[in-house]
Amino acid sequence: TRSTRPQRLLKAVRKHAARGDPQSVISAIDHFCRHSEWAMNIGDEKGSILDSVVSELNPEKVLELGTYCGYSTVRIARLLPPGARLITLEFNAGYAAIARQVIAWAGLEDRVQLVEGASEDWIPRMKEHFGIETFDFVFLDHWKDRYLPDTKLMEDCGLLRKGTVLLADNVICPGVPDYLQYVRNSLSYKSCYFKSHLEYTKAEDGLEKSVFLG
Ligand SMILES: O=C(NC/C=C/[C@H]1O[C@@H](n2ccc(=O)cc2)[C@H](O)[C@@H]1O)c1cc([N+](=O)[O-])cc(O)c1O
Ligand SMILES: [Mg+2]
Repeated sequence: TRSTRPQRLLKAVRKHAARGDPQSVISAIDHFCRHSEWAMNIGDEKGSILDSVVSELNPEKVLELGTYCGYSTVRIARLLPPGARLITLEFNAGYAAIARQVIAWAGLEDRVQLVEGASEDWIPRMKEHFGIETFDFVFLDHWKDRYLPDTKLMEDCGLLRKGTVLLADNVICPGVPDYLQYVRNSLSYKSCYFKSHLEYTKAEDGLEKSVFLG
């Protein structure tokens, strides 16, 4: 049977990227998505904004919602100090299997914990299962109708602290209107928009950075 797009993406990583070299993994995926097959990775343009937010914050505890093939997982983990930890939640077993191999090819498996399952099931278990008190940084890039409920769930579970940064992908395309309205109007967040483009296209998209005020 025909391979899947994530399987073909992994094949391109193995062919063109050097083991243990995260930047070459990132470049190989971007090249594959520009010249072979579009895929819903954050991409190089929005990825540079993600890099700058992570570098400025220097987070110890990171949560990523939506691993997909592990592109943004690699982008974030490559910038973390060795003691830091990134937990990434992936619902689709096929995607998770590919992502594990992409993360391993980049040599970042020591800083990354990929957990298979639904965010709504795992967010309430972060404290007792992973010994996490609060997260310093959360990257939202999963199902767009889950951004808002999962943000409220993280608040309710006490996983956000004064200064925790949420960064949300796709706030224009495909769009997350309910989430945007919430973080931009809630007195518990200071929010700002980073205008960019939908990965590998000329369409507008952007990232919303929201700091939890406690
Ligand atoms: O739809 C988009 N993303 C949905 C991503 C969903 C990912 O999150 C996982 N998940 C993990 C945990 C869960 O609880 C639920 C899902 C899913 O298994 C999938 O791997 C999207 C679409 C476009 N687009 O141009 O159409 C562009 C983008 O950048 C996008 O991110
Ligand atoms: Mg996205």
